[in-house]
Amino acid sequence: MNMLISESVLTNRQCALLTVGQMAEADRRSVAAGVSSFELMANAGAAVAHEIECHWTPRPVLVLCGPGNNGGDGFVTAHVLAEAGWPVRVAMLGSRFSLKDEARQHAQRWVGEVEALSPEVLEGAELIVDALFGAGLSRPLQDQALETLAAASHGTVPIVAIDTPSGVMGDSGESLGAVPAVLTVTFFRKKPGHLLLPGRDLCGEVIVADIGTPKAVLDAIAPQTYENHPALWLANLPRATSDTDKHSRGHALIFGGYPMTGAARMAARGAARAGSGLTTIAVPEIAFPIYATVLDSIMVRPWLTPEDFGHLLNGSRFSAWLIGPGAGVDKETFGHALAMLATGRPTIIDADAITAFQDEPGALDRAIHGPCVLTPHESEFRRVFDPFGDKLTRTRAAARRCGAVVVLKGSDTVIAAPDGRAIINANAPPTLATAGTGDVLSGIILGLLAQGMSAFDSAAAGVWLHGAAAAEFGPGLLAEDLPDLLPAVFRRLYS
Ligand SMILES: NC(=O)C1=CN([C@@H]2O[C@H](COP(=O)(O)OP(=O)(O)OC[C@H]3O[C@@H](n4cnc5c(N)ncnc54)[C@H](O)[C@@H]3O)[C@@H](O)[C@H]2O)[C@@H](O)CC1
Ligand SMILES: Nc1ncnc2c1ncn2[C@@H]1O[C@H](COP(=O)(O)OP(=O)(O)O)[C@@H](O)[C@H]1O
Ligand SMILES: [K+]
Repeated sequence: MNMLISESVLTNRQCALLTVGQMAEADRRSVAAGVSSFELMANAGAAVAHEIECHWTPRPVLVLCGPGNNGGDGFVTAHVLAEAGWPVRVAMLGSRFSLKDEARQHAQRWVGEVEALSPEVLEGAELIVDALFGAGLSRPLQDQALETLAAASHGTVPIVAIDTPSGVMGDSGESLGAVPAVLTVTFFRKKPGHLLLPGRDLCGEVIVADIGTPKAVLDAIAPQTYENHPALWLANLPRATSDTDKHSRGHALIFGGYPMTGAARMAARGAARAGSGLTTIAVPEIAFPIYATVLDSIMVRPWLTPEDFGHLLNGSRFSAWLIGPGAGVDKETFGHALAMLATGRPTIIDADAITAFQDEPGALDRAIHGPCVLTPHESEFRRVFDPFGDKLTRTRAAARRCGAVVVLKGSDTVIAAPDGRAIINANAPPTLATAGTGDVLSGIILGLLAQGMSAFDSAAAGVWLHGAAAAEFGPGLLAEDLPDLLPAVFRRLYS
């Protein structure tokens, strides 16, 4: 199956992620719109049972129910599977008589025994349903819940989680004692914790089930967080048309360092493959022969003194610039980055150019006044931004503070805009953990920025294209392979 094509039929509304608070609001608004809590829970449990029936043949199932509504969903699942003829047992943390409202009503429909939760109940189960706690867990798992899940994870019996694996925090993906599920069924929309690590790895396959929540609820909630997907930016992706010439596709300029010359070259190839009409690397004169002998369509422009480089920036030829890959952490890099930012033209500050601000992070904030993207990995981020809080919160706070789009890289890259919007990326394979892939990423984003795409869209599209290119290649990936994989990714996106 062609994943890119089938994925792109999603709409951006379907990519929205809801916080735990927003999901509770969605439930309240659904009830106000006439869909009862009882019905929502019935639909939730039935959706879990349906997914189980799609994934497995009938076998002894053990449903572990908790004291809240997640447990209520578990009782519905148990009931539906039993009605379908599956052998089902239920074990519960606490008493079913302490359940409230719709959870209590649904539990009352379970006529079978309810065993007390303990590791012993796992005996004989060939499928385990984790309905202990949902995305809004308030404290770490302990006692019977912790011990029973831990014992379950030591065996080979598959675990299906309702909403989230119990112990995964829906807003942050942090784990307070969760164990890995093979399948997680959540409702209406994913939560950030389904995509942020370690949550994403603990969830296994994630299915989002419709439980009857009216679509209008999403407009009222106005989510600010999304899962990265072409539906968010494909319409704004620059495309050449019959009246396009190379100049109208933008001119990207990259600061080329010395002696680390490979990084800027890879970034340049990323920018050119992303569609930049012209791509130039500006290099200190001593490095000119090295760059010039290995580049063809990418131009190399030598400069003699830092002042010469400054003059280059004052011309109107360039539509976006990048500094950082192989630039060196020194006063010159600091100065060149400030000079780029002073123009107000689209600028990417990456790698060494981020670290160059470590003694004076405030200078970065003061200098940013045009479209700007910062692309730190975790260590670079910590050198200039506040390290506290989960990845989504930290990235948002950094973007708000400095006024740039911040791309905090990793397996769960977060892209945040100063206005509070944020996107979490989940398509990047671990083969990207190899030297130089970050340089290609900043180059791809540069190529899009140079063509006039907005900073936020360029960053989101760049991160996704980078992940898709790596996935296209598979094992054995080198950073320099990435630019040449982009044409195949574009072809599929546009087909
Ligand atoms: N109408 C709704 O609100 C719907 C809710 N749904 C389900 O409801 C779930 C959310 O329900 P709740 O808000 O009741 O949350 P939970 O089912 O996660 O239960 C929270 C309860 O557990 C207690 N608790 C939290 N951490 C604990 C710990 N470590 N040890 C022991 N007790 C702990 C809390 O004090 C609270 O009483 C969702 O995950 C989803 O499965 C679905 O039924 C769809 C509709
Ligand atoms: N385990 C991983 N899974 C997915 N993507 C990863 C993983 N590790 C790194 N990446 C991605 O690879 C790139 C590495 O960039 P960076 O750390 O700047 O490396 P370099 O400086 O060598 O270019 C980033 O885009 C990052 O998100
Ligand atoms: K759960």
